[in-house]
Amino acid sequence: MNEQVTEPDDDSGTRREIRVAVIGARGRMGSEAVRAIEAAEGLSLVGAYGSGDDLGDLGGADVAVELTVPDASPANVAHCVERGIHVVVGTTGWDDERLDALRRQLADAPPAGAGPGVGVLIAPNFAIGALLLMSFAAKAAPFFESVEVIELHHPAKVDAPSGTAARTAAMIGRARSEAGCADVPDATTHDPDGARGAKIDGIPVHAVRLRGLTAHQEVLLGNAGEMLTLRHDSFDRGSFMPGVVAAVRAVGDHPGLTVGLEHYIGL
Ligand SMILES: NC(=O)C1=CN([C@@H]2O[C@H](COP(=O)(O)OP(=O)(O)OC[C@H]3O[C@@H](n4cnc5c(N)ncnc54)[C@H](OP(=O)(O)O)[C@@H]3O)[C@@H](O)[C@H]2O)C=CC1
Ligand SMILES: O=C(O)C1=N[C@H](C(=O)O)C[C@H](O)C1
Repeated sequence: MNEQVTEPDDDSGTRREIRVAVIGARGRMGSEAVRAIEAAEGLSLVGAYGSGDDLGDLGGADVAVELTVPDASPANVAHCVERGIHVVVGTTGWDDERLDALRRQLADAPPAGAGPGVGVLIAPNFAIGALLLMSFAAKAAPFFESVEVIELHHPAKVDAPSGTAARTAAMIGRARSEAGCADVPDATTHDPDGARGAKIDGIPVHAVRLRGLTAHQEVLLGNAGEMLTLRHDSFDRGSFMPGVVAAVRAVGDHPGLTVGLEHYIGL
């Protein structure tokens, strides 16, 4: 995750700093990202934007880090892509429809500078432990009859279920379908209040909002007579920053759309 990739500046082999702008810079994640980028070798912060700000050319940024709200994120990303600026997106709410629209835009986008094309990373979670949890869950899921996802977050979070939980359930659902697994067993016929949670690709997903929490997730896997629990805890938003910095360094080398930071780090 700490591999440094800076962009060649000229034929002499000199490497120049990657210019980075943060969109959503006054938020919980954005303010942490500003500090991480300022502290990172090879990166320089050239812009910090909040709601109501004109993004313009993002201060001449090579890469924008987008950490806002689901309703604002697609337009911010489209603005960057139009200008040939690579984007690292941590904001959640990117459903299939939004991803398809972005894919179409990227296919039509002109190459950024002399590079191969604009790169966009949609990263539902930047924490290495969360990426490993998702991977372990997908690997384990075909070996169990029952699988449920529980995400637990601070009560200021506006979206539910979390982007991480939605992606975890999708990865589990795909792994189970490829392995030919049956649906998870569930005799419920009466659930007027939705107590069995959301169903994402057939996997129940439950959301808890609790004062004192930051970002946490459990995957429960059950067979007759046994249970496997996978759990990840982000106690602090600092846990996301090595992933943000690694993504900023790598996004220019990954033209087109990538969903999931795991694809940049060989997971
Ligand atoms: N991928 C990951 O690992 C992680 C992702 N997240 C996700 O990141 C996103 C942000 O989370 P968090 O920082 O907690 O949220 P906050 O509510 O703290 O911050 C959101 C920020 O977005 C800004 N904003 C809203 N609309 C716009 C707009 N149109 N243009 C520019 N800025 C805008 C707000 O600006 P202002 O203050 O100026 O009004 C606010 O500061 C969420 O989707 C969350 O799920 C969170 C943690 C980790
Ligand atoms: O809003 C948050 O806090 C988080 N959002 C992301 C998500 O929805 O998955 C990542 C992490 O869970 C923290």
